[in-house]
Amino acid sequence: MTGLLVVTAVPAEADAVCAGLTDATVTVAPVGVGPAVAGAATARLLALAEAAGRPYRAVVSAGVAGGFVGRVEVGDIVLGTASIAADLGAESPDGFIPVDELGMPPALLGNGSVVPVDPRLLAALRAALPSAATGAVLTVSTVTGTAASTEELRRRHPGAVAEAMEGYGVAVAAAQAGVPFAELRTISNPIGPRDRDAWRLREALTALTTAAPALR
Ligand SMILES: O=C(O)c1cccc(C(=O)CC[C@H]2O[C@@H](n3cnc4c(=O)[nH]cnc43)[C@H](O)[C@@H]2O)c1
Repeated sequence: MTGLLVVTAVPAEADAVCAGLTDATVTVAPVGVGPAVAGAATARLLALAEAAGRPYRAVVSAGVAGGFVGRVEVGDIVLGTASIAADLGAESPDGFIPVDELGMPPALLGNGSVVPVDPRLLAALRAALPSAATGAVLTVSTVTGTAASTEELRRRHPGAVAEAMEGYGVAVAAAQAGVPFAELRTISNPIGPRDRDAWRLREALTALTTAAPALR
């Protein structure tokens, strides 16, 4: 059994995690942006380790994220309680319908749109990061960038604290491999009308380094 696998979207996030790690058995891999590429890459890394006889004992999706204003602040550390595919479903004149409510046979839904994190892994991370905010982390393929879509997500997900683009894909890969999963994010920007100049990447990457010793 090898250690923990931490997957990030971009190399800058992986570097920030590595800068704070205290456990040499942790592997950090930047796997790309979005749930599809992150899920596929994570599945491959898990399968390769399993085939080599050194399976990972857990997977953490880590990186920066947008935060819901009033629920978290820029620079905060967030521990996900679940990863939710917030845009997986169908639009209708009456609003968005999650994939779980489209009437598909359950066998075709896989994990559905909500994948809870592993409770023991979350408890260990919470113990190591007692000041971290906790709540659901949404996974989106399109960064939210209007007031209307922000309000819609807030309404549909009152328990969500952040949105990012990989967690759900990584969670599905972990679930299908039977490996515990968690999501660790630091807030780089408020979710809302697009303003790239308001992103505080340096602050969020520093917070990622601060949080990294919890990954052990
Ligand atoms: O340009 C850089 O130096 C740089 C350094 C670190 C990260 C980046 C990114 O572009 C990160 C993309 C990554 O961030 C997540 N993210 C952050 N904010 C949001 C958001 O408001 N909505 C959705 N996703 C967000 C996401 O997981 C991206 O993959 C650049």
